[in-house]
Amino acid sequence: MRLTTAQAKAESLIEALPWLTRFHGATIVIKYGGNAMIDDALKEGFAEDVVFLHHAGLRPVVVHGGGPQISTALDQLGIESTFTAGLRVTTPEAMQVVRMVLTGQVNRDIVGLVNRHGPFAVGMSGEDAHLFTAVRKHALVDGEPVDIGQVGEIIKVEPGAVSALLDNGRIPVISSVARGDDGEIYNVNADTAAAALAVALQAHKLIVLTDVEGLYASWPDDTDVIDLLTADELAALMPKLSSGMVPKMEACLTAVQGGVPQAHVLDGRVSHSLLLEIFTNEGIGTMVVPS
Ligand SMILES: Nc1ncnc2c1ncn2[C@@H]1O[C@H](COP(=O)(O)OP(=O)(O)O)[C@@H](O)[C@H]1O
Ligand SMILES: CC(=O)N[C@@H](CCC(=O)OP(=O)(O)O)C(=O)O
Repeated sequence: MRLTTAQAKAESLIEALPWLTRFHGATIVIKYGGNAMIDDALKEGFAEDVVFLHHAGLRPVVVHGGGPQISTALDQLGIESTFTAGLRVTTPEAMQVVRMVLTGQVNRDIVGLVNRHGPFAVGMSGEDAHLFTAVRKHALVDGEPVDIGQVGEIIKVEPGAVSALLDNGRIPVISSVARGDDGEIYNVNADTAAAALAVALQAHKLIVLTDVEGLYASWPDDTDVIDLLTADELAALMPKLSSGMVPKMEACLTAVQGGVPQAHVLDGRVSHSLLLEIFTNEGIGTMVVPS
C-alpha cells in the first residue's frame, strides 16, 4: 500500500517514539565545531535541533569550538598561527584573540540563534564558575614534549553551574576556554572540553559534529564510514589516526571510558543530523560504545 505524504510524516513521528521514551530526561553533550558552522541555514537548523531536543524532554548542552573563525581573526590582525599535533600554538597575544572569538563572537552567535525560539540558551565560558580548570599542556612530537604556549589540559571540571542551568530549563552554551589556578587562561581543544564535560555530567551521550560523515576506515584512501566501534577497537585504531580526527576520537574514547554509554561523530553539514541520529532507527555517523 502506498503511503500518502501525511501518513509518511506520521510514520516518521512514530519511529521517534521509542527514542523519545528512552532519552526522556537524558543529558546530551553536543560538540559543535567551526567546520560544521559553514552557512547560515545549517546554523539555524542546528539551533532548531537543539530547541527540539529541549522540547522533547532531553537536556542538551552545547560545547563549541570555532577554529576557522579564530584563524580568520588572527589572519586579519596579522598574527601568525600554526598547529602542532593538531593543537594551535597559542602565544599570549593569540590567546586574547581566541578568547574574544570563542566567548565574544561564536558563543554569542549560537546563543542568539537558539534564543530566537525562546529564552533557553545561556552562554558561558569554560572559565565561568570554575567550570574548566586547566594546566599548561605540551604537545608530543616524536615522543618529545614541545611547548605550544597557552594550550590547556583540563584537570578539573566543576559542572555545578551547568547542572543548575539544566535544572532551570535552560540550554547551556559553553566556549572551550579554561582558567588555571596559576591565574592564566588557556585555549582548550573543543572536542576535549566536550568530553570532559560529558564525563563530569555523566551524560547519556556525547555527540561531536564535524565536516565528514564519520570516522573513515582508512582516510583519505577509503571513505567507508565505520558505523560502530567498541572502546577497545577504537583504542587499537588511535595510533593510525591523523589530524583533526585524533582529538575527536580521543574525546569519544575518554567519554565512553569515563562512563558515558554512547559517543558519536556525525556530519554537521547534513541538515538536522542531530535529530536523525537521536530519533531514527538507523542513526548516522560513527558510534563508540563500551567494550
Ligand atoms: N579517519 C578519518 N576519518 C574522517 N576524517 C578524517 C580522518 N582522518 C583525518 N580526517 C580529517 O579530519 C577532519 C575533521 O577534523 P577538523 O577539521 O578538526 O574538524 P572540526 O573543525 O569539526 O573540529 C576531516 O575533515 C578530515 O579531513
Ligand atoms: C588548542 C586548540 O587547538 N584550540 C582550538 C579551540 C577551538 C576549537 O577546538 O575549534 P574547532 O572545534 O572548530 O576545531 C583552536 O584554537 O582552534
